[in-house]
Amino acid sequence: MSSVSIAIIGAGISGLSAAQALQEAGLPVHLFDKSRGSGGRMASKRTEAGRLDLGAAYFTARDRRFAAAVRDWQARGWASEWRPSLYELRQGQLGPSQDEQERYVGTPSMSAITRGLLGETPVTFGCRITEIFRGTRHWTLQDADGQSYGPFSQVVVAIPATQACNLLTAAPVLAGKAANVAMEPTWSVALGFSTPLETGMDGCFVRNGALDWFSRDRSKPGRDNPLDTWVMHATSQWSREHLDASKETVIEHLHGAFAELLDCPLPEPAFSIAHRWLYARPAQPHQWGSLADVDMGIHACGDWCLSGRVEGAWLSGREAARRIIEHLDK
Ligand SMILES: Cc1cc2nc3c(=O)[nH]c(=O)nc-3n(C[C@H](O)[C@H](O)[C@H](O)COP(=O)(O)OP(=O)(O)OC[C@H]3O[C@@H](n4cnc5c(N)ncnc54)[C@H](O)[C@@H]3O)c2cc1C
Ligand SMILES: NC(=O)C1=CC=CN([C@@H]2O[C@H](COP(=O)(O)OP(=O)(O)OC[C@H]3O[C@@H](n4cnc5c(N)ncnc54)[C@H](OP(=O)(O)O)[C@@H]3O)[C@@H](O)[C@H]2O)C1
Repeated sequence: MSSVSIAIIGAGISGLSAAQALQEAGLPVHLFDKSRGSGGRMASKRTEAGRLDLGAAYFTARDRRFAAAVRDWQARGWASEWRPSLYELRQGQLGPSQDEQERYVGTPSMSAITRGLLGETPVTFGCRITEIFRGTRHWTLQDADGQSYGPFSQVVVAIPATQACNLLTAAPVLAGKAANVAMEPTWSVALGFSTPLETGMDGCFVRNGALDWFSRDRSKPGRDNPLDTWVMHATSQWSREHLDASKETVIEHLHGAFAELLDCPLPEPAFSIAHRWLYARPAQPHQWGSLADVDMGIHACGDWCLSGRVEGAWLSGREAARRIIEHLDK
């Protein structure tokens, strides 16, 4: 087996899942991420109101391989089951909507899972990769500051489709597939209240107008934020229509929509924050697993290759790793 590392661009759950599987097979990897830390859309933001899950709110595990990984994360203290009191807006009325679905969250915040998976894996943060070149045998990466990294035996592009297509030019078939995947935006807002809201709701599927979903942070295990913080996600349509709105406007609008829905008085929030996810979710899910030109040694993975959720992203990273290992074993 080669001692030259495999480059993985993106330290979200798909890139880290690929990294873990490759390292378990004895293959050296090096991760690159444009952010200051791991997690991507599964990261939590450090704020004056504590760490807040402004991206993925929770995840489910329907695939047995992913369910086994989640059990391992639970045993390591990185994740716990979340049993929210769920509500739903139906025909204009809010009502309880409990179900038997098991849901999980990172503990004490969503970031714990990717921090745990990252462990001691070599990584370069704050590094936006802008180009990938193939020489006669190996790959070289270049970042936005013009710095080069390499050589690498293989490259795994584990970033949202819209961004991935720019890095996949060496493999036009892969670039073409990524270019055809539209990614929808999501505005996310958190509000923090000094006095806990007097409601029995922990999470609510709204899917109406501006609001898609909201949930109460302190109902998740391991949270000890000083304020009663609530995170709300706008619908894709509303987010698209308000893509360039100011954060203040978005907070005001989602705050208003939340206040209208609630079954209790809403005091003025002591804290508020908005985050715009430009590439939040694929418009249509695909069932590709991962994309690859195995002979060239270039792979793409992420939620857009499989289901548009945390589980799909993890499985997609695993699939990219499996195809690399299978090819090297030949
Ligand atoms: C608001 C919101 C709510 C969600 N809710 C849920 C939910 O409740 N349940 C669920 O299962 N899923 C949910 N999701 C989806 C889930 O978060 C994603 O499916 C999953 O986290 C995607 O992981 P990924 O590794 O494919 O991509 P990402 O998490 O996007 O990781 C990609 C990484 O690549 C980095 N990157 C990008 N471009 C470059 C570059 N050029 N160079 C270097 N680094 C780069 C980014 O910084 C990022 O860290 C939600 C997403 C959002 C935005
Ligand atoms: N906002 C974003 O950008 C998002 C990107 C990607 C995913 N997002 C949301 O993640 C949730 C995760 O989906 P999944 O893992 O399949 O979880 P489920 O809880 O099973 O929800 C799926 C889907 O089913 C409906 N639903 C589930 N349980 C209930 C319930 N008790 N009452 C009412 N409705 C329920 C609900 O929507 P439908 O339109 O399918 O009815 C859920 O969305 C998921 O919430 C994504 O939206 C956000």
